[in-house]
Amino acid sequence: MSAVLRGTGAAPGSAVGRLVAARVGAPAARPDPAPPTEVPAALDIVARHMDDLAGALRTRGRAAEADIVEFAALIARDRELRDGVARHLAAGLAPIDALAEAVREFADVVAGFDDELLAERAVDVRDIGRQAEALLRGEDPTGGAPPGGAPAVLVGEELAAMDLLRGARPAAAVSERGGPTGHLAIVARSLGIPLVLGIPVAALAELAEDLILVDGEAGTVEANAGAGVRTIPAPRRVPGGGAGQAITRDGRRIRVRANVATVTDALAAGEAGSEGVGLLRTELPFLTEESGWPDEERHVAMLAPVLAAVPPGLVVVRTLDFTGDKRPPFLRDRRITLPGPDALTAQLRGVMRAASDTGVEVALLLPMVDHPRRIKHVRGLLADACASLGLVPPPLGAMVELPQVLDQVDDLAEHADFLSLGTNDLTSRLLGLSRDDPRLTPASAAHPTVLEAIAQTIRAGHAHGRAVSLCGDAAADPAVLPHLVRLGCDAVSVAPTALAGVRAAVRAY
Ligand SMILES: C=C(OP(=O)(O)O)C(=O)O
Repeated sequence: MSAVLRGTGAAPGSAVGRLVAARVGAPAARPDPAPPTEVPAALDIVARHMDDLAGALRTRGRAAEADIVEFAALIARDRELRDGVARHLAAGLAPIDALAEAVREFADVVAGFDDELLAERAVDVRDIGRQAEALLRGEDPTGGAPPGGAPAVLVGEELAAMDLLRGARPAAAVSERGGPTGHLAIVARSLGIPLVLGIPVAALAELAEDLILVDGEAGTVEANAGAGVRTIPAPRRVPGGGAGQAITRDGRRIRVRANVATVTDALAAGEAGSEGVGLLRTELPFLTEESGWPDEERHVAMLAPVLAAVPPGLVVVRTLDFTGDKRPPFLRDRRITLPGPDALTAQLRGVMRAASDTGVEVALLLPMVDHPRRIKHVRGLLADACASLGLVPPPLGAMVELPQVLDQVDDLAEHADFLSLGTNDLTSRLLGLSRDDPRLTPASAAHPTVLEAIAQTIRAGHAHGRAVSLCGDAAADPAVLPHLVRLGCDAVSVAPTALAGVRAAVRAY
């Protein structure tokens, strides 16, 4: 008999495999001849594993994932965490207990950051703690392999993005905790690993012997999948989702573009038939930056390979957005995380040079715009940067993702060349839910408060003849997309894996 458990689908696709618990302290396959007995030594080993993993990911062209792992290595080396361990050891706790206490305290500090997205990194702190603890116990920190050589369905109470990156790639993943807009889900979608959230580990434990079918779209986990006729489904072809323009039945063209950050994403966007790029996130290569704002040469070096790989069409390049959990070490204790005029000019010049070198038509997009005067100010910087390079300034757009800008959205539309709704942040802020909160899903953007903000932005944009796009994950959600089309959204951008589905839905509207 087959049992079906229902959770929340957070990364599409489906796969069959056997359950493998992440980080439960499986006995080490080859016991280390000298397992660490001291906490700092265990943390050092974890940090070195992370360094190796990040290096391997970078060699495979997975820069965004490498950045996440490098950030985790920084957590393992963090002074505050280690000082906490020393304090608890000095107070007489045993090493494993001192580690657990220090991790709990450090994770609480991180979880309490005002910035809700940065608070998400508490997951990574706890993950580092679990790995170090496994090492201290002489266990394998990555968990074991599935029995019988079957593909692995990785399960855990609180999986971290890194669980998908280290060791063999799992066929699917199931996490009791975590939200569809958190890092775990973003990495799962980027790697094409089906992910279901919100299923209690205790319920899964009873299915340990079974073959499990994970459906990341339906949000279900089905036991005894091997008993029936099920096989691992082939990659899904979306009927009606083929490349080409997406035009509704009543003749409206909605541009459907990809969100990209890396060369791999850019190539995937091309394969999936994207019309250019709707959002190019530039901050990911700099997430481990310790020394300060990147200079112009580094911007050119990081951006040019991505631009060389994008599909034909306009590419919307967003300037550095180090808010939330995307905060590099050099900004760690600062409240203001947007670049000042010099740092911004370095990026504007870098983007324009990379675009000119690769012959790509770009538009620039400013994140976290809190007032129309930000656009006026940056337009001046952009004009100067372009004049000094002998180039024509590109269009300059504003992200609408901060609720406070909604009061000024008419003025904003007057001064920006286009508007882009960042519903990941906008929905989180309007509904008062952290981006890591399981209750916050892409479908949350269908909440009346968010829909009204979207409608207001589209009205303001159109009143000034500006195109309004939407680049949050909500655009790929079947509960939200029809609203966007109905409200007159001109363009949407989504993960490359979601392009075909979105085109099909627009064509069916
Ligand atoms: C696209 C967005 O930005 P981020 O890179 O923070 O997900 C958003 O907030 O919707």
